[in-house]
This record gives sequence, C-alpha cells and structure tokens, in this order.
Amino acid sequence: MVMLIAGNWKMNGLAADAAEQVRALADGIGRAGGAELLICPPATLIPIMARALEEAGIRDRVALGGQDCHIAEKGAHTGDISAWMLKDIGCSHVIVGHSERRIDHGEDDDLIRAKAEAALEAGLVAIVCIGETEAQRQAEETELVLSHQLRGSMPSGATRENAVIAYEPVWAIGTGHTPTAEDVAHVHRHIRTVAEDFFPDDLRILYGGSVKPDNAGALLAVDGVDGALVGGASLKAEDFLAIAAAAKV
Ligand SMILES: O=C[C@H](O)COP(=O)(O)O
Repeated sequence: MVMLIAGNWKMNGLAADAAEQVRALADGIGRAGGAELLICPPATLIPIMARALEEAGIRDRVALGGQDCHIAEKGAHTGDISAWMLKDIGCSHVIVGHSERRIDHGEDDDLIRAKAEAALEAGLVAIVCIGETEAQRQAEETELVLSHQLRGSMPSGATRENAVIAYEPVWAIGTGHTPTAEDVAHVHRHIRTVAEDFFPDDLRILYGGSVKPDNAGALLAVDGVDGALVGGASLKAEDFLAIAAAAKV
C-alpha cells in the first residue's frame, strides 16, 4: 500500500514562499521515494502552486488539496469556498473536520459529514480528521470519542479511492508531543475496526500531530499507519521530503 504524505500549511505562506518551496521540492523530489505527496496550502496559493509545480515538471508528483470546503456547490456564502471550486483550480483532495476548524469555527460532526459528502460529489478525496483532546485522553475516552466522530463525520459511500481518515490527537498538534508507537497502533486498530463496520473498503488511516523528520520513521513504521498529515514540518520542503523518505513502500 503506497503511503500518503500530506502537508497542511494551515494559514501560512505568501506567493514568494510557495515559489521557494516548489523550487526546493523539485530539487529534492527524488528523496521522496514512492510515497504519494499532497500539499494543502492556503486557498490563495493553490493556483500559484499548481502553476509552479507544472513549470518545475513535478505537477504529476505533488497533488494539491484544500483545507476546508463549504457544503454547497455555490451560492450566497461570503468567504467560503466550495469543493467544486477547489476541483476547478486543480485540487484532488480536501481536508475536512480538522480540529482547528472544529474548535475555531464550532464545526460539528454533522457539518463535517456534509462537507465530506460535498467533496465526494465534486470528485475530490475527502480527508476526514478525527482526534481526542487532552482532557478526553485523560478521562480515558479516546476510543469512545473517535468512534463517535467516525460514525458522525465520515461520508456515506466512502471508499479507499475517495476518502481518507486522519487521526490527529488534538494534544499532539503543534506541541512536539506524540503518542507512543504502541498507542498509535492501538488507536489505528480501533479506528479500522469501527470503520470496517460500515465501510466495505479498508480505508487509509493517516497519523497527524507533531510529525517531524526525526520521528517520522518510527511513526510511519507503526502497523496500521498508512501515511501522515503533517503541519509545521510541511512548511519546509526539505523536512517534508525527509518525512516522505521515511514512508514504507
Ligand atoms: O494537519 C496537521 C496537523 O494539525 C499536525 O500539525 P503539526 O504537524 O504542526 O503538529
């Protein structure tokens, strides 16, 4: 199974940064091995990145994705972007339900599911994020929370081709803390068991939360981990490629 290494730039990057990162990606792309690469930059940079990747001759090597989408195709929704618009500018994927959206924008499972279903309808792969908070972990509610989020936010009709689950413990995001390999294996097994209950396909499950070049090998080697969703370390092409180099093939 080819691993997916996805970079989420979050609200970072100007046009000059995009150009610089694409140059660095093109220079080092050979180091990425066989991993499937995806970058989800801010929406403002997607067309710029698409053009730069094309010019650098690596557009077929690096897929582009959005970080969120609206549930509707179009309409009076100031400030929003639809899955169809992302598709139109060259995206193949979109992240939905990231904990920063759940927290900053009060997004709940129903809304995330609707967004994921809009993504599928538009022909995008939906990367659906789930993860427990520190308080939930301390209360030993991780499995319960993840089961609930999975059942509530996964799109109906999810298949291996159109949907990916990203497990991101909220307490591990941007903190430098990661779960142990044993914990990651345990949680991914739990997620897979729950997902198998309602989806016929064996869905890809990414791990996200403080993935860096120095821990990527250990995290990606964990049984049941099919790739990574990388935040901070994806902002530097060298680090992103080093993480991809650690992926199992
Ligand atoms: O979407 C990415 C995650 O939130 C992980 O972010 P991080 O790698 O900066 O911890």
